Parts: sequence; C-alpha cells; structure tokens
Amino acid sequence: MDTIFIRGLRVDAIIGVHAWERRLERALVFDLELGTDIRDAASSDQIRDAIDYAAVVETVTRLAQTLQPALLETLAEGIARRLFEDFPIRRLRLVIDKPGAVPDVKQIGVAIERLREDYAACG
Ligand SMILES: Nc1nc2c(c(=O)[nH]1)N=C([C@H](O)[C@@H](O)CO)CN2
Repeated sequence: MDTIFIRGLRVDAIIGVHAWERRLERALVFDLELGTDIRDAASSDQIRDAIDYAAVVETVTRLAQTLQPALLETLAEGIARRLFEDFPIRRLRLVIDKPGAVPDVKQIGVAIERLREDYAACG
C-alpha cells in the first residue's frame, strides 16, 4: 500500500481535562499517514484521483478547532472517523502530540491505527 503523509501539522485548539486548560487555546501537533493506492492518480495526473492532502489538512484543522473535547482519544477517534467518511483511504495512522502537557517529557500524546474495515458504515 502507498502512503500520503502529513507531518508536524500545528493547530491551536481547546482541549484538556482540567478547567484551566479549557480557558486558552494550546498547540497540538498532528502526524498522519494515509494508506492508499496512488496508481490511478499517477496515471491520470488528476487531483480528483488523488487523496488531496490539502483537503485533509483542512478537515483535521477544522475538527481540532471545533470538537474541543477533554481527551486526546476523543479527538483522535473523531478525526479518524471523519477522514474515512470523507476520503477514500484504506488505512490511517494518526499521532497527536500535546507539547508541554506534562513537565519533563519530550513528547506525549496518542497514536492510533485504523483500517477502513473498522468503520463498516463508511463503505
Ligand atoms: N490518556 C490521556 N491522558 C491524559 C489526557 C488525555 O487527553 N489522554 N489529558 C490530560 C490533561 O488534559 C493533560 O494534558 C494535562 O494534565 C491528562 N492525561
């Protein structure tokens, strides 16, 4: 399987389990790997046959700014479900890093991997 990747997408968002966290936006950093077969796009050279990575960035940014959940897990699952609904991807690996969430830790967050089969209703 081929991969479209997006690394280091920074979005300012409201997220966190503590009341003080929910008063101010903070940066989240997203890495995504989208499993697909690029051969149709390579053959036609048409964006309509490709996973438009700019559209994926817009979707992730919009969801991160609007969902405003307590947990990274909720955000990760919400983004995953939407990406499978909106894009013909076969596999997704999504990492959300919450810089500075815990002192003395270099990086912390969640990473999930999903297949289209995990979302039967998405076809
Ligand atoms: N598994 C998780 N653990 C924690 C989360 C989270 O989203 N998932 N969030 C927090 C706080 O919001 C943290 O960022 C600051 O204490 C704690 N643990």
